[in-house]
Amino acid sequence: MENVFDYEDIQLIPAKCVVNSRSACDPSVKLGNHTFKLPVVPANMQTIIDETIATQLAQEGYFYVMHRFEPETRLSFVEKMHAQGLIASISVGVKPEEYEFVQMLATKELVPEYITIDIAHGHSTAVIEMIQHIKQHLPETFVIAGNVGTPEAVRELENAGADATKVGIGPGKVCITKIKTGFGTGGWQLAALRWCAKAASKPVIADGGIRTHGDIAKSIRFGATMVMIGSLFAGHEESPGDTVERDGKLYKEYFGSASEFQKGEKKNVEGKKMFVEHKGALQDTLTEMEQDLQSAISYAGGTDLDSIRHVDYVIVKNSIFNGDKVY
Ligand SMILES: NC(=O)C1=CN([C@@H]2O[C@H](COP(=O)(O)OP(=O)(O)OC[C@H]3O[C@@H](n4cnc5c(N)ncnc54)[C@H](OP(=O)(O)O)[C@@H]3O)[C@@H](O)[C@H]2O)C=CC1
Ligand SMILES: Nc1nc2c(ncn2[C@@H]2O[C@H](COP(=O)(O)O)[C@@H](O)[C@H]2O)c(=O)[nH]1
Repeated sequence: MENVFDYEDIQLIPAKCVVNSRSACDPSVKLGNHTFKLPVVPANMQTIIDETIATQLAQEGYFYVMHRFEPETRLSFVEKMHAQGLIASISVGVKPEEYEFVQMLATKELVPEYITIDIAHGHSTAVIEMIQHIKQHLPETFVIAGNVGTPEAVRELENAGADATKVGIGPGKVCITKIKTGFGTGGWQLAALRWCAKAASKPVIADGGIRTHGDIAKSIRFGATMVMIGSLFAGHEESPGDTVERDGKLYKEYFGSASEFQKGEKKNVEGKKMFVEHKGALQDTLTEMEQDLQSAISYAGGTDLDSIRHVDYVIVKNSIFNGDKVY
């Protein structure tokens, strides 16, 4: 692999503007049979999304993926979303009970529009078999499979029937996989995304490592159809993590799905807990992301996300912040 870089190492190069207002730029994206307002989805983690947030996002036209950590609620969740005329987008694992769950959805004719197979090491027979199982019982469901970090993995999961793959092993803010195992795309997630996206024939979702809104545009440039984000969504009023006060300042809890806090035991721990600054309403962040992406599209010299895919870039090797803080 030549040219290894990450988000901080890249700057996109502006092209001639063709709009008179950033509001003329359209950051919407199609995934499967639906079009969403932004190419952004909050991570399917317990401190990032719950049923209330999922409903709010679906009602407002944003993509969402419900987490899989309260498995007994998933069936009624799909029913509730469909009763409101909203898309149902859920997560599954690969253990035997998950096979029964998929079968039960099919028996009850409850067909989620999206199912995400949410596993740390997605390049595995376990995931391939789960893709095939879902496709056999719920052929209309759009299947997102992950996580992976190589072109071989993308091809194998696509060949097994996945409609999209999710790229990112270990770049997450609360991830300790890279430290505990020595493996992953941490530190070179953007280059790994490019490597994987070149091999992909279906959409790729870049997952983890997004620290600024500009990183969303960079992900699009390097082949992502959408990005999954945890830490930037952890600090909102609505975020499900506990709120704590320290020295008069409010923080929200954010923990990894493979952390001791999620698992309830110290076994195969590959995630940690942290506290992020409280930052107001979720909708404010979504609106700011939309404006920043509209601006990015204008710098790309186009009117939609596709224009970002073709811009030139330079590798500046960690120098873009020049010692400055992000905000
Ligand atoms: N994107 C990322 O970088 C990472 C994300 N995570 C998140 O943490 C959560 C838990 O993930 P995960 O542990 O996969 O889910 P589960 O705990 O549900 O494990 C799924 C199954 O895969 C097995 N398994 C897990 N890891 C491996 C591995 N490296 N090799 C072989 N088998 C494995 C497990 O068995 P057993 O436990 O006995 O090995 C279990 O049978 C998920 O939400 C995942 O997205 C976790 C780590 C990295
Ligand atoms: N290695 C681990 N990765 C995890 C864990 N829980 C979640 N994740 C991944 O992180 C992203 C979010 O990343 P962020 O940089 O935006 O905060 C999430 O979507 C998962 O793929 C974990 O315990 N260990």
